[in-house]
Amino acid sequence: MRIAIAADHHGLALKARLIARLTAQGHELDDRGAHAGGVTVDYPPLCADVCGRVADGRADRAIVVGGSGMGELIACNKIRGIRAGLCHDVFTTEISRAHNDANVIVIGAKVIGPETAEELVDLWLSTPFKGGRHQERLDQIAMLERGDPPA
Ligand SMILES: O=P(O)(O)OC[C@H]1O[C@@H](O)[C@H](O)[C@@H]1O
Repeated sequence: MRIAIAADHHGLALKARLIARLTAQGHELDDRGAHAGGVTVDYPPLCADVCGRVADGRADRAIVVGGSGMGELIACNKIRGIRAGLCHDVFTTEISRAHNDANVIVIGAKVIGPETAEELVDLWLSTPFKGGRHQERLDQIAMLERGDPPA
């Protein structure tokens, strides 16, 4: 897969680790920053960058690493066409793909350790969307995005 990846100052080490692992697995990683350690960076532009790449087809999926991941989750889900999941355990990671067809995974590097993050990213990348009734709900979410709320 073509995967865009970004992290703020809390996620640089985990980002580097995920890039090495996923590249070794054969994925094509596009590191969108941040690139410099030791400075505080704002996460909304990083989220806009990687999510924009997913939304316009330059990337298949995106990974965003923050501290809690909460701000990143909010920012990513402001972008049309993005379904970002905050994934810190097996259950929510599987559901984010199977039910929500999440195209962005957000991870808080201060919430889970690197080994758990690696396992969850592997799970997230390999879990298919179930479709069916879940697709109908995604269609309704798309209506919300268009300012046309479902009845
Ligand atoms: O390090 P500071 O600037 O305090 O907080 C940034 C973090 O706040 C959270 O929403 C995000 O996960 C981000 O990583």
